[in-house]
Amino acid sequence: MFADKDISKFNNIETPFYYYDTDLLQKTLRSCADAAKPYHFHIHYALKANFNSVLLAHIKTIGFGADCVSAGEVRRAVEVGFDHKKIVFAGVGKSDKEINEALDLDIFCFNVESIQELEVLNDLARAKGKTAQVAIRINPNVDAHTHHNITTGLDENKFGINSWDLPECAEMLRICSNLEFIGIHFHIGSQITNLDVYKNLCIRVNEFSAWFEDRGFNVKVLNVGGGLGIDYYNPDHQIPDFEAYFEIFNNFLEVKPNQEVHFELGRALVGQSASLITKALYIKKGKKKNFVVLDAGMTELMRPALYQAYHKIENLSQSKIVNPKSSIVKYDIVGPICESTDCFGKEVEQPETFRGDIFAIRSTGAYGEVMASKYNLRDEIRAVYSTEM
Ligand SMILES: Cc1ncc(COP(=O)(O)O)c(C=O)c1O
Ligand SMILES: N[C@@H](CCCC[NH3+])C(=O)O
Repeated sequence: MFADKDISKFNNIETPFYYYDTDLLQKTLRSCADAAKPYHFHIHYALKANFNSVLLAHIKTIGFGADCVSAGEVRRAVEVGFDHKKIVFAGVGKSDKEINEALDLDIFCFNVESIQELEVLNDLARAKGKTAQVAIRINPNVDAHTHHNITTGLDENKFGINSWDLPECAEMLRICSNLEFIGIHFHIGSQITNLDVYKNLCIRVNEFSAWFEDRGFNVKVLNVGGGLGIDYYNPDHQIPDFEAYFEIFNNFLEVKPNQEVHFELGRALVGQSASLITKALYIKKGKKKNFVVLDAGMTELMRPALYQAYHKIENLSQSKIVNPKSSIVKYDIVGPICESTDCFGKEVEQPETFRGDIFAIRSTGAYGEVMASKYNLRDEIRAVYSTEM
């Protein structure tokens, strides 16, 4: 929900841009940290959701670690000031160059996703005279009940080591003298809203932890990944229920006194704290359809084109509060890009719209700015922060 003063300020800023509400970000981070504290859970922020340095500075200050998926993200986390001993590095395709860079930065842990990667990491660590700490990313075959494009923990997904390969993995760990096994890692998918899914994950984590312990491995870290979803339909219901989320892990994970539980949350921490602010360029009235053509498109926010993802769209200039007399029209809300999938919503009910109206595409703090592209040689998308306005 935007105040009238925000809307009049938006009118004076060149669109499109991502608008970050840093107060809301702080509240969300604090809520997560407070909910995790009683259980001594460790939180790593998943940079892939948004690596904007201003956001990262807030996240680092709260004391979270960083979950990275490229050397670029590891570097960014270190530059912003995350403690290198709180950085984890996952990814099915870490290149030798990336592994070497992370070894040089002495990160906390490599989440290893294949047996071959164990061998490569061991060789590269040996060449540097180092020992790398590793957690084995296991594919637990747990259905996350989310969009199939963002499910990661099923047998058909490319992520992690499958359960039937664990005996070979254990053998490799014994051979690799420049690796120190510290635990097991999971991540079953993103935008998970059915929390029961996490009970199933906990059961699998308990089984795999026992499997390694039975074979003489000391499982110090249980990393259960991230994936907690946000309510895209109610962007003003802004802070996810971190208490309910952590309570499930507290109730269903069997944690031994020497074990630590780690999380890698992305979307839930940053998703609601941004909106893409964009302007209506043209209104096209057709026989079958009415179109609003915005000055932002799939190049600025890719999620609707990529996953048919829903984002609430609000015409701030004609909202009921601003103009209580406006009539409701159904529009396809599209961008300027030369692709038919460049559409933010079809048949969306909006107040009658005029050229120059300011729109907010809500809940775009996660996987928004960072997934922007230069396709059509578009200008780089800018960011504006509530504290600057
Ligand atoms: C390994 C890993 N950890 C953490 C995350 C963060 O996910 P989310 O933003 O859904 O919390 C992802 C992305 O899905 C991931 O691939
Ligand atoms: N990029 C996705 C989520 C993928 C998470 C990374 N494994 C989204 O926009 O929802």
